[in-house]
Amino acid sequence: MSLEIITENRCFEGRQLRFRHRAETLDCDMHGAIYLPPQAAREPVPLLYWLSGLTCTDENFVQKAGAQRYAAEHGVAIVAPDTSPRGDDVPDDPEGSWDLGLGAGFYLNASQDPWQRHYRMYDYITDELPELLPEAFPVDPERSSIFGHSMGGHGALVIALHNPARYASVSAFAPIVAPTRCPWGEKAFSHYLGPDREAWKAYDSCELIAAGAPQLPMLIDQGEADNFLESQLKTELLEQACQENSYEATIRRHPGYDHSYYFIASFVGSHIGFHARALEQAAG
Ligand SMILES: N[C@@H](CCC(=O)N[C@@H](CS)C(=O)NCC(=O)O)C(=O)O
Repeated sequence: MSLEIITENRCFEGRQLRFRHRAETLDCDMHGAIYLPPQAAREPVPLLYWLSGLTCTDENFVQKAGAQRYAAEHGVAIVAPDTSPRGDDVPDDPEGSWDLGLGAGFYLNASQDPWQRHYRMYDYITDELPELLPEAFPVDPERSSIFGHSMGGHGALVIALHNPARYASVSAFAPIVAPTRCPWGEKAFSHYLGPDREAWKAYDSCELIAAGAPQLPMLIDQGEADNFLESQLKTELLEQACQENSYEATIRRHPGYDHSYYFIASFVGSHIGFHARALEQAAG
């Protein structure tokens, strides 16, 4: 199955599209969403990847963040992939929890059974989509940036830190900054990557910064009324890693904001402006 557009809605003079395709890296059919700003009708535009959090599909961000207005203003496309492989033959957590399996791919390549056949979200985001999307849409793969929320914030940071030449900038809302040191990450990594904690470090932003990851423009927003801040997100560990390794990042804490899309909608314009400026400078 080649890429097929299944819905289209006009939005801020651009096009909000939902598509499906056969994902070779994940060995399953996948849905995704892409917003094309009005500028894309004339020429290829820069591409911003959005990675969503636990329990999300490609639809949460598109419907709740209000990002299209800012993408149209700055002339950037935004692609929102799903958060895990999908389908009847894709394994899920046998206990049915929402933080492992379907909707919880953690943007890594699993090395353990039964996960390793389908759970290859790292390759899907870094290899398959960058090849597929410019074939199907007027987007310029040479001008890309990446952002995300919670588990998707972790994914965006890890992917950008591993590939600093491929993304002009990275930003995150309430990211899981140290998955090797929080219950969500420890549970997922022990299933997907096995018991060897050394192997986990490749998917931990704080570890990558401590290991000397090259600098790229980085913006983090964190709500102080976020229920997950102390137990799972641990923003202070990223602040510490950046300080200890002289890594420049703008990390903003916002009193009163929680973990929800109300928080994301409040600052998404600022993130898209940040990426648009970095993409312009990188092109420039
Ligand atoms: N289902 C979880 C919450 C999971 C959650 O907050 N997911 C975030 C990402 S980590 C999200 O974006 N949820 C979807 C939404 O708000 O539309 C719970 O019951 O506490």
